[in-house]
Amino acid sequence: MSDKLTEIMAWKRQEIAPLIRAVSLPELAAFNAMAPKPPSFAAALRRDDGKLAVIAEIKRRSPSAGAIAATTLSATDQAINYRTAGASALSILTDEKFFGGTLDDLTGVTNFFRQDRPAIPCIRKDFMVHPIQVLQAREAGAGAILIIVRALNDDEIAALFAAAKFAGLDALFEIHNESELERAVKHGAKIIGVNNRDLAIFKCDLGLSERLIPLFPKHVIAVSESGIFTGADAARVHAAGAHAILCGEALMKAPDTAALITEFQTA
Ligand SMILES: O=P(O)(O)OC[C@@H](O)[C@@H](O)c1c[nH]c2ccccc12
Repeated sequence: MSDKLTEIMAWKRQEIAPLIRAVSLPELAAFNAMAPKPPSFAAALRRDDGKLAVIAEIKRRSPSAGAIAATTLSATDQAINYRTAGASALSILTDEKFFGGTLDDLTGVTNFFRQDRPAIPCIRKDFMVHPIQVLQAREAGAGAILIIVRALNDDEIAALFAAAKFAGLDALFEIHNESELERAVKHGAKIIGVNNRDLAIFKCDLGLSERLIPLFPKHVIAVSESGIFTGADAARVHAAGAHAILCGEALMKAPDTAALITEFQTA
């Protein structure tokens, strides 16, 4: 199949099929009321000092980059490294087949930081299709989920976003063109990320953030995702209006994580 996103989504629907059951909004609200409250993902992305917030991603491999880190890498060790280095939030890939992550990675990280104040918010990075995955994310201690607009129809988006709200989670709407931006805004998205990487063909272009972020409604938190490697890259998307960047590969491979995060924040 030539379109990688279509291939991944087909697999994801198959992977979660055995888990699917009706998940009602009251069930999610009840779980939210009794579970420990995750730190706010949205709040972490808007810095008072106007600097870029860095969402640091834990990603062992990807279809576009191949192997990025050892399969044995401890997600919790990497999360500690990111946090010490000044990351505002974490993105934890929980897709195993294509990205080498697990839900246990997320649970391990959030459990570790629960002992520690202030905690750092985590987004469950996966291909969400059904509210059961939202419940899993909340159980694993996430503060947010990802909604890839391109991969979902409007009913699926509405169901996922409602599930997230009732579960006490924020949602990052991922877009890569004007019509997806319009759809995200119609759904009432409060956090929108431009994926600079075209998930169908894996080409990266920071020009996409420069084109789309200036079109965001003013109240929306703007994130620029993927393909950010240097302070100069971060400066481009910051100038376009990004509040935050989502960075994986460069941070996973950085010999000095703190130096690179500082470079991003001061860009
Ligand atoms: O490693 P990069 O180029 O810094 O990219 C991070 C992140 O944006 C990317 O991993 C990503 C963006 N959207 C996704 C959706 C699913 C899986 C992964 C992603």
